Amino acid sequence: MSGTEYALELRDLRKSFGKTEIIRGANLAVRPGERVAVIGPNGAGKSTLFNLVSGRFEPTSGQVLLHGQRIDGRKPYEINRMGLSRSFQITNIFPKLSVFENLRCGVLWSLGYRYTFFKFLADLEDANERAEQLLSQIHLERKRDVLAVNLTYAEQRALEIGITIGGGAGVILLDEPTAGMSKSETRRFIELIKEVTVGKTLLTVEHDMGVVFGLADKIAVVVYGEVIAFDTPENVRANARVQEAYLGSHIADAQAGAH
Ligand SMILES: Nc1ncnc2c1ncn2[C@@H]1O[C@H](COP(=O)(O)OP(=O)(O)OP(=O)(O)O)[C@@H](O)[C@H]1O
Repeated sequence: MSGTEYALELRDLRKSFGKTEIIRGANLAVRPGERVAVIGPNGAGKSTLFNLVSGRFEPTSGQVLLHGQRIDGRKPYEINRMGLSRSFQITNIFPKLSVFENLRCGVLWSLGYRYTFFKFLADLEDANERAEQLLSQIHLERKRDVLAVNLTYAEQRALEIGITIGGGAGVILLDEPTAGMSKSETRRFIELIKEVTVGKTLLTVEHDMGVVFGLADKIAVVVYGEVIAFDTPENVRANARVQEAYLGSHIADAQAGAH
C-alpha cells in the first residue's frame, strides 16, 4: 500500500446521518508540511470532515490515513497520540488555571497519563520546560501566571493554539482559528499560526477569504460532501468548476480587499 508520502489522506470517505449522505466520497491527499484551507458553502460538510478525521465521528465507509496508517474508527485520544491534534476552541482551556498551567496540562495529557506516579514526576520537568517553550512561541510570556479566564479573546485563542501544538503532533487541525477577531488581530494571528506550524501539516476550516489566502499553500474546496478541487490558491481561483459552484464572488471580494 502506498500512502506514506502523505501526512493525511482521505479515500472515498462517506458519512451518512440516518438516510442522508452528508460526506459523499471525499478524497484528499495532503503532503507533509502543507498548509491547507478547507473551504466551501455552508452545510457542505467541512465540520463533518474534521469530525471524521479527528475521530469524533466514525465514517460510514472509506478510509482516513495518517502518515499511511489507518485512523478511521479510532478514538479521538488515540488519533491524537498518533500525531494529529485538533483545536477544541475555548472549551479546551481551563479558565481557573494560569496560562502556564494550561499549557503544562496540555503537554502532560499528550504524554498519556496512564503511567505510574514516578514516571509522572520524571516527566514533569520536561513538561515544565516544554510549557515554557510554548509560552514564548505563542508570545504570552507576560501572561504566564494570569488565569486563562482573564485573558482577552485573542489571547485565549493563542493559548488554544499552544495547547493544540503542545503535544508535538505533526498534523494540526484548526477550526476557524480567527473567527471573532478584529482585522489587525487576524493579521497577527495568521503570522502566529504560520510560525508555530513551521514543519507541520496544517488543515483549517475557514470562511474568511483573507485568512485563506494569507495562510494556505493549498485550498480544498468542499461542495456537497465532496472535495471538488484541491490545488494552489491561484489554480483554485481560476478553476471554473469552483467558480461556478461557489467561489466567484468571494474571490472577487478578497482580491478587492487586498488592494
Ligand atoms: N450529527 C449530525 N446529525 C445529523 N446531521 C448532521 C450532523 N452533523 C452535521 N449534520 C448535517 O450535515 C450537513 C453538513 O454539516 P457541516 O457542519 O459539516 O457543514 P459545514 O460545511 O461545516 O457548514 P458551515 O460552514 O455552515 O459550518 C448539514 O446539513 C448538517 O445539518
